[in-house]
Order: sequence, then structure tokens, then C-alpha cells
Amino acid sequence: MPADLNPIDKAKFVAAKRAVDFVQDGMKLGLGTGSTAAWMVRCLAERVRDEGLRVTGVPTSRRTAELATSLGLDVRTLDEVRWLDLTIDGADEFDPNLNLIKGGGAALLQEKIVATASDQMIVIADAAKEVSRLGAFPLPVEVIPFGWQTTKALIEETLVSMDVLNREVSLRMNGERPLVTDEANHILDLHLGRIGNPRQLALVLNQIPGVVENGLFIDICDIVVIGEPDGKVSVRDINAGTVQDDQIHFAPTDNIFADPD
Ligand SMILES: O=C[C@H](O)[C@H](O)[C@H](O)COP(=O)(O)O
Repeated sequence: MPADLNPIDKAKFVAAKRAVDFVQDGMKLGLGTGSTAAWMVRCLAERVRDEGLRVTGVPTSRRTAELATSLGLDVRTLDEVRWLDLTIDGADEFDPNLNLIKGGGAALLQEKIVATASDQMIVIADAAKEVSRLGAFPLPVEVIPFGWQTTKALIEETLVSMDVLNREVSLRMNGERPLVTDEANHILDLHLGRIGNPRQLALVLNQIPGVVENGLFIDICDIVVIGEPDGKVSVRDINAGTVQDDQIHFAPTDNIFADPD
């Protein structure tokens, strides 16, 4: 693995490296967003170059599209490809049922559409992302800019009606201005501490006018590949209920890995 990485990046790298083993020739792939997904795009580009693997990639953000294009991957839109074999993406948290919080990088909307259009979703994560209950990471909710303060108030009222104790809601900023997503929306972060019923919350949030999508991914992820800084990798498969442990020893020799996201 790249020698000068910090421990968290080493863990992300080995998870990404292992997940790319699941890719087969001819697959149509969803390409996730974030620092872990950026490692996956690089590992994929390496297999394409070294093994002649043929894959088509649908990126979940402008950032990922730029990276994948710069590495020579065949990049298409979801409308060109329609249905995908596999999506590999990062996550902010995952629980024992492999339910997720995503959207720390503000890409949750495209990520959820792409993952839902895929036969299989593999999440890649460092071990620190594993939680017994979702919610320590603030839950991102994408809202349209029009009337966002009203939408925020409606979300707060909804949280009260659901007896949620911690319910601070903040508008995500980019410097002095509200952050604008790739779909020209804003993000509200819900600081909940602990989510009692993620499935119910995901459904209720999406009923509120102005909410486009929330960052809870329920029953979407099939496999989580968990990396650790020493190269240990665990593969948790929700269907097989198994955990396989592996160790990755890998020394990339070229500039595919030169400039991590
Ligand atoms: O919106 C961003 C995504 O959901 C990311 O996949 C998530 O935030 C994890 O990112 P990272 O791999 O950088 O921790």
C-alpha cells in the first residue's frame, strides 16, 4: 500500500482494494463519492489498465466523474446505462443490519439513486464507521432551496412528534454560504445522537414537502468491506451472514495512487 498514508487512509485503501476484487469483466458499475470511494476508483483504474478489465462506470458526483475520467475509465450517465450490476461506495456509518448513514460529502441523492439501480451494493469503510445504532453522525437531508427554513421547521416538528430527544437541525455551509449540492439543493444536518427506528424515520422525512432525499440507506447495502490500518480486511455479507477475514499486502508502483482525494 502507499507507504506515506495515515492510518485511516491505509484502512480505506485496503477496503477499496478488496472490494474491487468483486468486479468482473463487462460489469456496469456505480462509482461512489468520498475519500474511500476515490481509492476504489483508483484501484479499479489499475485493474482496467493492468488486466484489460472492461467496465462502464456511472459516477455519483461531479468529483467522482472528474477523477474517473482523468484515470481513463469509461464514464457514462445513469440514463445511458439504466441498470447496474454493482455499486461500490463509502459510508459515514453502518449498523449490524448494514443500514447506512451517507451524505457526509453531500452526494447522497445521486448515491441513493445509483445504488438503488444496482443489483448489488458494496460499502467500503474503515472500522471506525461501524456503530451499534445509527445516529452519532449527523443525518444529512437534501432539501430544495425554496423555503428551506420552512422545511427545516417542518422537520423539527416531525422530530418532536416522533419523541426524538436530540433534534438540532443545522444548514450545512460552504464557507459563508449555504452548501449547494450537485443537484443545486441544500443539506440540512440532523444531530440526533441515536436513531431509534431508522426505517420509520427515512419514510417520514421523505413525506415532508421540500425534502428531496435523506441519507438513511435502509436494506440497500448487501456487503460491507471493512479495512484496518494494518491491512486486515473483513467482508460482511448480509445475505450469507458470514465474515471472511483477509490481509492485503500491496505495493502500488505508479501514479494512479499519487493524489488521493
Ligand atoms: O456524500 C458522500 C458520501 O455519502 C460518502 O460516501 C460518505 O460521506 C463517506 O465518505 P468518506 O469515504 O470520505 O468517509
